[in-house]
Amino acid sequence: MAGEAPELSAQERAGRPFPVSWDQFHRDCRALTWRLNEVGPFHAVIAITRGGLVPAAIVARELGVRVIDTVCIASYDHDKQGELQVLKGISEQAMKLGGGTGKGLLIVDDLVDTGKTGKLVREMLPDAHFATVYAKPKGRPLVDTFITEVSQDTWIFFPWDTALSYHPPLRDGAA
Ligand SMILES: O=P(O)(O)OC[C@H]1O[C@H](OP(=O)(O)OP(=O)(O)O)[C@H](O)[C@@H]1O
Ligand code: HPA
Ligand SMILES: [Mg+2]
Repeated sequence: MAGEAPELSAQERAGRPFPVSWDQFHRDCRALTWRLNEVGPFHAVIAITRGGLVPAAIVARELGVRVIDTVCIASYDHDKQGELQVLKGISEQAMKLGGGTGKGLLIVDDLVDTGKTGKLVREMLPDAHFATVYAKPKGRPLVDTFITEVSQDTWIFFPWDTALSYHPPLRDGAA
């Protein structure tokens, strides 16, 4: 689109890897909950799947919220973003709890990157509170509460997408 910064290539994005362990992710979700505790109470948590499912479970447990709904959106094929597809919308029951506009609902996702996914969900629930664990600068204005900001050219590797593997010693040319 005219005037917009060009999309970063997969190579450029992978240039700054930010691996997150399960321990770190759990700690960051708990830190997020501390902040959200000041904002709530919330009637329900809306997880943006799939990445939002893990933080939503941890946050809902800490906040004592037992109603959890999903909005299922797909856009990335690994690190390339395509058209956003809404595979499942918000349930009628959750919509009712949020008075039709999302008031008192908490949307949770693992991160905002370009902000396209977050923008789409915000349009569905304009009065909901939107929380993510991580935020990149382009998506940050869309989020109400987050924990860690990383640069736009960082690629976050989540523990559910990665596995431990051998890393060669530095003297053998490892970065
Ligand atoms: O701010 P954006 O540029 O829109 O990107 C952020 C979204 O991308 C990832 O989801 P993805 O579409 O990869 O699906 P997944 O959660 O099933 O992995 C991530 O979990 C966010 O939902
Ligand atoms: O940095 C990222 N990591 C994992 N998934 C993502 N989806 C958009 N950006 C990212
Ligand atoms: Mg996602």
